[in-house]
Amino acid sequence: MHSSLHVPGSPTIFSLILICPGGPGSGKGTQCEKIVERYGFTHLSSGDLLRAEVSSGSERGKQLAAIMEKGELVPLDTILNMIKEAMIAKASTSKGFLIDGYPREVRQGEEFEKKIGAPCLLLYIDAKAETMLMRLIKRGETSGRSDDTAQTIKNRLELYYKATEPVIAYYQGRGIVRKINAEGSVDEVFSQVANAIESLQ
Ligand SMILES: Nc1ncnc2c1ncn2[C@@H]1O[C@H](COP(=O)(O)OP(=O)(O)O)[C@@H](O)[C@H]1O
Ligand SMILES: Nc1ncnc2c1ncn2[C@H]1C[C@H](O)[C@@H](COP(=O)(O)OP(=O)(O)O)O1
Ligand SMILES: [Mg+2]
Repeated sequence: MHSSLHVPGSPTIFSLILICPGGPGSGKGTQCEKIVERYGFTHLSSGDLLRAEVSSGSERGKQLAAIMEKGELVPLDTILNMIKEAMIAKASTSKGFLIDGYPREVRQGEEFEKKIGAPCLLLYIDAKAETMLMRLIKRGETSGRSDDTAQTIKNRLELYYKATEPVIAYYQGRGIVRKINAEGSVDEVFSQVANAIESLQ
């Protein structure tokens, strides 16, 4: 496995960084849980960090909740700083970071590299729009998430195709993107994920 990666000029040294972009409902969180189980990476979900801030009842949390329930992106600096603080807090004991749900637009990717470091693998969890829609509606039955409602799901899918899918092209040229077909069962998807991670060794 890679030794610690240091991007020149980045303020701190982190061990390897894997990022896991994909549409809403593609299965990022589900796959990340299985990756943590098998490889012990530190999983940081941008959405979970935001929801923790919302449930803290802070003023900032209230503002974030209003944005998220519309399916819009929260301010770049907010989510980037939350991820950076979480990484620094875990840097000394982490085997490597698995960043879930970030970047969601190209400039987030650019800022991440300026302020944190360069990813070494991009696990692009790719599912069809109708599959994501179906999974989100089903998740909405139990998640209690204010952004798993029909209108917000529609907004989030539109935003994904407009802002997030271009992120894949941004990294494509570096040969670090592994496209994972997320249409099958959880285990079928995970076997592709495991192959991609083991190709790093
Ligand atoms: N391969 C899969 N097949 C069927 N359902 C899945 C699969 N992966 C995830 N799900 C379900 O779809 C919903 C979205 O999965 P989740 O991991 O939360 O995706 P994301 O984090 O990308 O939004 C969840 O209810 C999850 O249980
Ligand atoms: N990188 C990011 N930039 C801006 N907003 C983000 C973000 N990551 C998450 N959010 C906000 C907008 C998302 O619709 C919401 C939920 O994110 P999430 O939990 O990653 O969604 P999902 O797991 O359904 O893909 O939080
Ligand atoms: Mg998720």
